[in-house]
Amino acid sequence: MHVSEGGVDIEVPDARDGASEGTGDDVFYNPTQELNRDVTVAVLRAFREREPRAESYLDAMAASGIRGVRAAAEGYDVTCADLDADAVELAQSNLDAAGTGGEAVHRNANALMYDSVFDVVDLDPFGTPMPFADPAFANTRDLVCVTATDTAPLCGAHQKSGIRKYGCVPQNTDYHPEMGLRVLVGAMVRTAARYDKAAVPILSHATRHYARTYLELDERATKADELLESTGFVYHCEDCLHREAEYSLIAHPPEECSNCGSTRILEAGPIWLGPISDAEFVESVRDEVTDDFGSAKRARRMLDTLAVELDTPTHFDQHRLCKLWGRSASKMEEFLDAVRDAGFDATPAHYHGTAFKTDATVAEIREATAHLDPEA
Ligand SMILES: C[S@@+](CC[C@H](N)C(=O)[O-])C[C@H]1O[C@@H](n2cnc3c(N)ncnc32)[C@H](O)[C@@H]1O
Ligand SMILES: [Zn+2]
Repeated sequence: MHVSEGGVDIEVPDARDGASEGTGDDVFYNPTQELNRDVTVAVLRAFREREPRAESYLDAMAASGIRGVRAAAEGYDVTCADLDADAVELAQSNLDAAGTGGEAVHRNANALMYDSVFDVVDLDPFGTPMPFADPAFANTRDLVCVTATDTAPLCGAHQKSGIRKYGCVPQNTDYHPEMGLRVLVGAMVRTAARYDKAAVPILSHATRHYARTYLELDERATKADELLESTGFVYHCEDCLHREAEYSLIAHPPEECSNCGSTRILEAGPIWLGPISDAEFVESVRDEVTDDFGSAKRARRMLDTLAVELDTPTHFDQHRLCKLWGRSASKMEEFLDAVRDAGFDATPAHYHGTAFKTDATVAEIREATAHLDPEA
């Protein structure tokens, strides 16, 4: 089947839904990941302005090579790798047909990453990227891009698997996409720290079935130490949804909720508690989204939200709060204005339509918005 994405034409096997990911014998292609790939291209454009020496790009799990071909069309010196010989053949013929240069190699991504140094490495595996994180951080020079599609382990729905994979305790809360993203970024930051490197998340998003983060590398061990200070724990009250973050490598969980006195407190961590994105970089990425992207509208909307999103843990869900308080929900802008009128910061959050961030506590949000449903 012929596919055109972001001005690039490639051949892929017949499209199938993301739900069948990892099954079947065909080389993998998932049309629902177009937003992910479009944002990647915008990041690659913006990143070159930030780090002009970045030239080589490894599409470490290439499948059809769609990422690699798109990166090559941007002028990157591309290597596509895959374990599957059919994928390598397809990726090479797609690179050749595009006339962009670039090579597809039949290699295990881990062996290749230990063998060779790339400026930018893109990890886009089935499920968790953890088996590929060590060589990526040991050897990449500038930027590691990571997709994780194992959202159930990441967000604590499959907690034991999350603990095994990510070396922390994820908890299933009403902010599960953010839990997943912060578990992922925390694990990446700790992995890079093992190589005395700081992996700074400069853009991260959680979108339906995956989490995606772009980590800029800094080879100063002191910077890696600094980043570890932005990891820690979230204590979440299951009864009133109050939550607190503790920036520490050692947990000191409260015995009871400081808002409602409940002892039903979930402890998550250590997870990433620092900024998930660099707002200035997000804006520069947003400016690189072009109309030939199939997801242009969605990508711009998401990046606009991300650029101004209060970047602190963790977001609230207006509908969940209103349900808990026996109130009817309001329009998001009206709700956020009420929180702001009470003197707090409040912004939408990119996770979903009723997600928001604020520096108000759950009790302060409740009081600030009580007048919106006087019947309740
Ligand atoms: C999710 S698909 C990649 C999708 C592709 N990047 C895209 O954007 O359409 C994962 C690919 O990783 C390949 N793979 C799995 N283990 C690998 C390994 N150790 N080294 C290289 N490729 C691997 C699989 O054969 C599969 O083609
Ligand atoms: Zn409580």
